[in-house]
Amino acid sequence: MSLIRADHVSLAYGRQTVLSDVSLAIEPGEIVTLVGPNGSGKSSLVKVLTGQIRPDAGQVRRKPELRLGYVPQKLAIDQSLPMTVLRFLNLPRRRDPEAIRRAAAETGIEGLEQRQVADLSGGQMQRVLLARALLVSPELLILDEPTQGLDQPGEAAFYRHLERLRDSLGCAVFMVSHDLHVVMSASDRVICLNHHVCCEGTPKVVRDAPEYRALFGQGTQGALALYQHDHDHHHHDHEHDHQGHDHA
Ligand SMILES: Nc1ncnc2c1ncn2[C@@H]1O[C@H](COP(=O)(O)OP(=O)(O)OP(=O)(O)O)[C@@H](O)[C@H]1O
Repeated sequence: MSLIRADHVSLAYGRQTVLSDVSLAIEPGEIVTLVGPNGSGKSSLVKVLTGQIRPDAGQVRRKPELRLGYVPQKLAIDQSLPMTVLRFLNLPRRRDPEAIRRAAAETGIEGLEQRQVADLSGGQMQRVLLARALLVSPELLILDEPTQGLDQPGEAAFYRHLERLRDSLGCAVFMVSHDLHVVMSASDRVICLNHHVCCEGTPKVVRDAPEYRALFGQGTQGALALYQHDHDHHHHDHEHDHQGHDHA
């Protein structure tokens, strides 16, 4: 059973159609990336999937009792308020200290617990947000542009980290990005959105699709080279599994 699926979802803000007949499904354990130009509806689709916005048409179905970890694009709290990392991790409710210790170890933020959230670097903040999402023991992690503000080495490292988490926790990952090539390489499946789903499939299938090339051309190469250079472990072979993926 899919962890989450959207069936024929449409959404408009006033007269502006942002999502048009979008259908997709996320299966257990897979890493799926949503790419698309600025303003193509990626964040809106994430908000529909996480239940923050109701679509005008179509529906979203989740596996019953789905444990969903969400990493937002930006922190929705006032950064000028004094707050330690530890206190932030205990919001909106107090967590088991052992679970916090584990999430901190998994994301490499041990030692930052007493630091002020406002003083963290971009990369540290991303890890703290990820740690908080892991506290629910997610079956599905949804991340909206998780590497915004990171440099290319930071970005490549973050994606590798997500892959390791997927391997160790067995969770599925659905993330939004517009830094194409690097994120695509870390994905089992890529969905290209431009208000509607233009094309989808393995990274290779999407990279070669005329619809994708029309939107992005050749994209950025630098981060990809960096990622491949450092990428020395073996991928699960999901390629074959998803070739004929059925979204009906
Ligand atoms: N709450 C809102 N009210 C009105 N218009 C909105 C709202 N949220 C988003 N939009 C508009 O909807 C369109 C899609 O926005 P969305 O944030 O979903 O795109 P995106 O693909 O995530 O963009 P980006 O890559 O720039 O983050 C944009 O034109 C945006 O201005």
